[in-house]
Amino acid sequence: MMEDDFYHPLANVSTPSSGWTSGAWQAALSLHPNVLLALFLGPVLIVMVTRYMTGLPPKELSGQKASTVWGYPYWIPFVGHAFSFFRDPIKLMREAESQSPHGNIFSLTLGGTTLNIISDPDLIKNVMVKKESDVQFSSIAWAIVEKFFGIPKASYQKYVSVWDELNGHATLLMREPHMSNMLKATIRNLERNLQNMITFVDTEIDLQPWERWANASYISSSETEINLMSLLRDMTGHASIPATFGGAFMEKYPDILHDVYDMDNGMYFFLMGLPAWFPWPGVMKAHLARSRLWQALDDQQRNLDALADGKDVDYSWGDLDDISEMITRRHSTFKSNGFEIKERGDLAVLWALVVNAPLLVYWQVIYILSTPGLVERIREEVAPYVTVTKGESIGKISEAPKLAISHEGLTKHCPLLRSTYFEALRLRMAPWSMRKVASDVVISGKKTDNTMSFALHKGEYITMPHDLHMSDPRYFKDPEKFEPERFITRDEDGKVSTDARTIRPYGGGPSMCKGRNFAERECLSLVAGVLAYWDIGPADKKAGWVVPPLVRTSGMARPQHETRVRIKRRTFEWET
Ligand code: HEM
Repeated sequence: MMEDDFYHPLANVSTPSSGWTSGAWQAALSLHPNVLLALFLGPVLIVMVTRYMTGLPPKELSGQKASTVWGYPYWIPFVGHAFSFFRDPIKLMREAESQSPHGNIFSLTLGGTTLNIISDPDLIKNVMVKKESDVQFSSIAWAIVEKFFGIPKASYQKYVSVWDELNGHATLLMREPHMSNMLKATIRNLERNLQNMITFVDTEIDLQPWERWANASYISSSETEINLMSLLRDMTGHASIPATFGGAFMEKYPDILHDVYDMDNGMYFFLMGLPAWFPWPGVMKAHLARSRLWQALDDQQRNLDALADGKDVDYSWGDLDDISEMITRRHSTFKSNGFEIKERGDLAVLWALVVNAPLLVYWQVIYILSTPGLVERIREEVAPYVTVTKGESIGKISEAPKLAISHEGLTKHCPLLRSTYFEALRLRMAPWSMRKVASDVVISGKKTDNTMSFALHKGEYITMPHDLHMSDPRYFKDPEKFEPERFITRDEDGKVSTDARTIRPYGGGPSMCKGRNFAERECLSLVAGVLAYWDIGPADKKAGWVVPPLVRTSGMARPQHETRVRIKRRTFEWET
């Protein structure tokens, strides 16, 4: 009988021969044809059944008045969409979205985990206001803190006990007078550094550190050729790091910025848990950079401890009295709650400060410069808030012209500049917000004319790739195009202002970027200051301006290549 054949013991069919492989082949060949068919067809059937089952239309759950999220069909059980997701997540999501009966909500399966992908602004809003007990962020945040920043696993309980207190310190970035104090120090550094951005010297030793990193080449005493991305990225960090961590920090550790970049380049290696010795390019470099960052921050924490205990502080740290309120308060929390030096997590603040804003400045500047006529319009708009005045002269020696920036004026009265900031964020920022579904929950949002609700289940994840929405042609016409006035609005009286519409470059909910107001003012000041003070042209005049394609990251995209430029100081009215 057929059923008996299925249970035919192999030992009775053949005797073992010389090698195990030939034995296996003999055993296989001597099987009943139906068994063979089942063995070969089994995987095919599983794949077909998986595709069929996962392609069934979503259920409308009558009791809950909520639909099941439509799952994008897949072929291989458990593995699901893992391969295509890791190859090109946005391509996969676009495909799924185009087939989803509910548009911008659908689910993917990755290694047995369900990922509900949501890019509908209304549904996202609803997820963001859910309680932590329904949709959880803390477990994801801790995984990042531990894996990426390298906080010891054993410190988890200590962090749980001060999580809210530390978050409270981060909100100082949004509160007065703290935000203004930090901005004041940042803008002061910017004004000073921007005046001295280019030294026009041909001796490498006399170059500013940012010029050296940006590969400056001397052309003449009034012109320099240099890498624009590298230059602007460092200019931002040289203003904000001393304003946050105190002036001595960067003097003692001048390469700190580049250590943050190198560590950030290895983000996925850290999240995958690859050790430093793992034989893959960039892994060791990222680990070394992170350990240098820890050394620098540990050194500062040790000296802050000494200061608090009335002990001697290493003289090279100075008085440590220019450190921002946020870092001082974080230090007090760490110290008073018994955190050892190796457990303190200021690396997260340093990283957040450096990783997005400086690259955004580059993107905004390159978009402005490469759009005909735009730089002139922006210079005119910012002129009342970025002033350049003649420097002091003694005999034949003159100081550089003095730059003064009002971040208040730029934010409130320069809609074109601000609109280009939002547009650069829309095009180049790719933040994903993640949540874990902690208990069965229903999310709702307005879809066309009616409200739709979806049931999400405990143990699933919610991923909100905000770049998917920010590049959706249904919301943003010609989404690939840089449109300087996209975010400008005019009211009935003709008053012009800006509206960020539905973009979410800063994430959302309780974990939304706490540095967003600070970042906007810092970036607008830098962009306006650079454009008001310097003339920048492409080094290759024939090729003209080229906006580089992007390298996708977890946040702000990096350019695929540098932008080589020629820079001169602008000629001011008293010089003509
Ligand atoms: C253009 C510049 C910036 C962008 C686009 C940006 C974007 C983001 C994003 C997407 C998040 C994660 C939000 C989420 O999980 O939903 C975040 C978190 C954060 N950012 Fe920013 N950021 C910028 C600049 C800054 C700056 C200059 C600081 C200053 C230190 C800062 C401080 C923070 C902090 C403290 C958090 C963690 C918030 C929390 O988990 O409570 N950011 N940022």
